[in-house]
Amino acid sequence: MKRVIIIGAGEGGSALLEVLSETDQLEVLGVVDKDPNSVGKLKCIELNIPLYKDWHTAVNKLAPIDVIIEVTGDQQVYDDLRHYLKNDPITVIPSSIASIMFYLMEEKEILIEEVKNHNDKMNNILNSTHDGMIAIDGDEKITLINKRAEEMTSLSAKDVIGQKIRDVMATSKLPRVLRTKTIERNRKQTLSSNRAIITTRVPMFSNGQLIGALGVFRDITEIVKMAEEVTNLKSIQTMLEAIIYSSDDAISVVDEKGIGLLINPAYTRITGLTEDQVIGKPATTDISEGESMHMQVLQTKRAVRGAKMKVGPYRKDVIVNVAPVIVDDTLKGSVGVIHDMSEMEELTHELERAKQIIRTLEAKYHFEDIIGGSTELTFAIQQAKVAAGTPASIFLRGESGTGKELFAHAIHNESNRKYNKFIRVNCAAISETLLESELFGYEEGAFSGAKRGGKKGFFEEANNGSIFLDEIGELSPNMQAKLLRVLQEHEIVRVGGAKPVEIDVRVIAATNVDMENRIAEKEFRSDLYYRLNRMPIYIPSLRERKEDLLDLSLHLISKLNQDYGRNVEGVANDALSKLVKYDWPGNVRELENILGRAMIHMNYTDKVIKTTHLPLLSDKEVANKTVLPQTEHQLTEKTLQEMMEDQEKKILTQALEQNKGNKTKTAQMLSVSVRNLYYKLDKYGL
Ligand SMILES: Nc1ncnc2c1ncn2[C@@H]1O[C@H](COP(=O)(O)OP(=O)(O)OP(=O)(O)O)[C@@H](O)[C@H]1O
Repeated sequence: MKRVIIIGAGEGGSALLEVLSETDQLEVLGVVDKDPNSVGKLKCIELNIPLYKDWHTAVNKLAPIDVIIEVTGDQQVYDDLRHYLKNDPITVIPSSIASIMFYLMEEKEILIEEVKNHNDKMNNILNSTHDGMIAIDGDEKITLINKRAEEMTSLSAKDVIGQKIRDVMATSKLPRVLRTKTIERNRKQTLSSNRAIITTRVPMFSNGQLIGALGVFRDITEIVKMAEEVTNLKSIQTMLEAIIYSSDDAISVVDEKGIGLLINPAYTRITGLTEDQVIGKPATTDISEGESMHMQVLQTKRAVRGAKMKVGPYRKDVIVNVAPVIVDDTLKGSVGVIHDMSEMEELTHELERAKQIIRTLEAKYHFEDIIGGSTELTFAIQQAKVAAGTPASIFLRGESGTGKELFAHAIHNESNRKYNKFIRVNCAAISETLLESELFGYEEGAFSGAKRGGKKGFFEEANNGSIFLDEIGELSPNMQAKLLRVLQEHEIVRVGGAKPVEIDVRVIAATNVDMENRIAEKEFRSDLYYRLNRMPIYIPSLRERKEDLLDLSLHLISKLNQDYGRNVEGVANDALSKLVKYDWPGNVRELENILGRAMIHMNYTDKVIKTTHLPLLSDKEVANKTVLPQTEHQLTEKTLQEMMEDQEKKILTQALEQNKGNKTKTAQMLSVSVRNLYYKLDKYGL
């Protein structure tokens, strides 16, 4: 008698126990099931067979054992048994009922007898198995077809029992087994309904006589499909993992209880917390200030967006978006995406700076930004509007600070070149060599020594747009010749290059010096002057249009309010009279400086600029004489530095007047560089 253990005391195990307990070929020593209240428990009690919770105990207690029949249907249990018992002479039979039958048939040829004796019970087993079974007798007539086989072949037992198998299943290989009398194991086959099956066919003997053949087959269509799905799932999983791991946003996932499951490298970078510190730990672990959004989401099952908090040991400012993970209506956990705010703030800051740079590069003013209704200014604006509509070069003339650059912007923006570049070049502020390469660009290798790649100049950059050449009176003779060529030929030659490059750029030139005088002194080419002066526009000085002072002041105050974060509303009447009396050698720029200074001196409660806020402006003479403190209040307010600056401004004003506004000469006279002179003029609003 073979000593047997059955593992699994469910329906299958229980039925098997009943059948086997009645044979005298096998002795069932015990049954194993991790669930002590399984279905087979009563059968075990009835047959007085012990029920064990794990098979290790059963094997140890019941040794020696010949056969273990595993009917849990759990592949893992079968694999474990095979693994642990590989050195023992114990036969392990996997869950399939069919396998048990093979074993019994092959070993003992007892099946048929048993089937005869226990027809009903055996039928129950045969019909409850997942495997399809068809048996034929020695005449190839069907003797058995179980429920599963009926389903798979769409044949009905009552129609086919007693029929020749080839008549109902033309492709059946069972007749071949009758002939060869050999077992065919695990043959792949396709049924007519496109089902993929695996079949094992065995010849059946009784008392050594061939009495028929049995085919047992399993539908593997679903397994194949599942295998495909698993493969798909695997690639999706790999893809998701790649996405999560490469994301720059920190990601953390917790389970339904709020226990950490997964984080990505960005999470560690932002919070400073590693996997060891987070995985398996409560969701609150990473929070240094604020509430856990994971916990909130798990409680409410609703997503949270844009919650601010501080995380990790560095108390990083972050914004989090958290969403629940719900699978088939069951909450499985939540996923959080954390954005580093400090990075965002840095980027916003950089963006602001970039925008500011762009603003200074583009032409920002339009004609509406030119304030003043005086006849002189209105005339200049009309001229400029007309000029804007033509392709001609424009020559803006007027004292420093009158608004020439403002006009140049407005002209560009009014013209059909407005969507292209506007480039401003101060011809006096850069050295001649630099100016040349800045204006015309250079070819690779044009500069000996350091290796530099070729570069476009401003003329090429401004192609189809406008170039504003400020302080054109300061151009060197060499540069004057080159500019004349650009205006005549509409082409430039890069420094170090030979090939001319065609360009289409409108030139808007400007100067505050007496050009005619410079021509007379042979400092400026008359041919260039005539080319530029085809469309001259004279911008009036502020002293010629004092009626614009109030409007201009109000405009400049609102601009300064924005710069200084103030809320000044206007100018008191007496202060305005003071402004009107003044001569304004530095024009609108000087007005802007004086108002800006007044606003700095004002208390936060002051809403209008009063005379006391304009200490440097008593009357026209004040600008040209040494400024002396007028009151005790002013005496304590003025520092030595400020008094020295007043003196410097006075000297600069006088020197400029003496040189009729010619900055090169003024710089020479005062023994300072032209660049330094520009810096100082700008500082004092001259
Ligand atoms: N009519 C005006 N309306 C509003 N603002 C003005 C006006 N005229 C000049 N401004 C302002 O005065 C300042 C000086 O103007 P701008 O730089 O255009 O003068 P400019 O004649 O080009 O001076 P420079 O000859 O020294 O280069 C700028 O801030 C400008 O916005």
